[in-house]
Amino acid sequence: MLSNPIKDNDFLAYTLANPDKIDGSFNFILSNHTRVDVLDTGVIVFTPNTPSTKDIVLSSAVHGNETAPIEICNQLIHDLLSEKIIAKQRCLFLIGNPAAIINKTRFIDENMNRLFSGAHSKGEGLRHPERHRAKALEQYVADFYNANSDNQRIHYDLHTAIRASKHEKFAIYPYRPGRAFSGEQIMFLAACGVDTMLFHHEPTTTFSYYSSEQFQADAFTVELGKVMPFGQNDMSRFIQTHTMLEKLITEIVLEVPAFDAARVNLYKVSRSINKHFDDFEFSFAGDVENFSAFSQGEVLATEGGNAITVEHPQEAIVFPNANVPIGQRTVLCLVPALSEKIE
Ligand SMILES: O=C(O)CCC(=O)N[C@@H](CCC(=O)O)C(=O)O
Ligand SMILES: [Zn+2]
Repeated sequence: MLSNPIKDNDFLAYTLANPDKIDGSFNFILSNHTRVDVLDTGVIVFTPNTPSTKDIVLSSAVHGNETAPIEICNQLIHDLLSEKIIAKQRCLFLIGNPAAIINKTRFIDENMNRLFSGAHSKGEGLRHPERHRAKALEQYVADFYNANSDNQRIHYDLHTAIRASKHEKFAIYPYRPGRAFSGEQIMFLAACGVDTMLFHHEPTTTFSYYSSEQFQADAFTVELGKVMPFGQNDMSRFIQTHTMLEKLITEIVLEVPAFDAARVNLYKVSRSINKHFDDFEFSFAGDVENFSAFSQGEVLATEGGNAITVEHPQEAIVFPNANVPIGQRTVLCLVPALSEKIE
């Protein structure tokens, strides 16, 4: 058993110094209370030596340029390694795409958040590092959850959005047919400052859908604000999120208020508009904020000589991005969620 070799307890620096792989996995013990396993570059597990009730996955940098979640997770890891805080719950931190962090880009070859649930091996297969990494991340999550079947499984895949949003912090609740949405989770996220929820309407190849569907985890893609380079995040905007994640990790019983629909904004995805032609173009200005609403009949986009119009009395848009490969999502359209089953 090694002593802790992570200099200054800075796991991000350690990861970025070894972006492709580390020289073998290793583990060490923190003062007889926590076992630490470093399994791969950007992959670290904290296991308390007392019984836990939750298995928590916190992933960041599935998109390499989304830096605020990386800073939040690295601070939590630092505080755990330096024993400023002590984990009471099992937790797995994943820094998704170290090479893209170094490159300061969303991805190198392919958007990793379209490669989960086996998509990494479809089509041309495992043809570049992001596909291998998505497959490996799936396995780390599977091993982590399968090691302990009784605990509540939680996965927050932390992101920031490309553009500004009318609701600064929001989460995507993956499609989960036959399973009620969790009011407790919605209120926990609200306590994190994530006061807006989007209920997805179909299976996807995102990381959060993978954990939700394969392991029945309470899994979410969580958008914490607008993307900024390292050094330009106003960390005061993440205090609530950081505080609640720390409580989640360090407390055995975490009280959250009872579900109250009046305290959150609830939307459901009415449709995902995918790209079919190279000339796909939005009709609204490039700086339109997420959650901007359009009225029935208004033209949202054109492609291949066709206009794509608003189908409901109003639809709000989120994540508009025409610069995606054919077949991928260009935008999600949203309507108010009025009748979702929340328990
Ligand atoms: O701001 C944008 O256009 C994209 C932000 C982002 O990375 N969002 C995730 C959402 C994943 C989901 O739908 O659960 C993504 O596009 O991968
Ligand atoms: Zn992202």
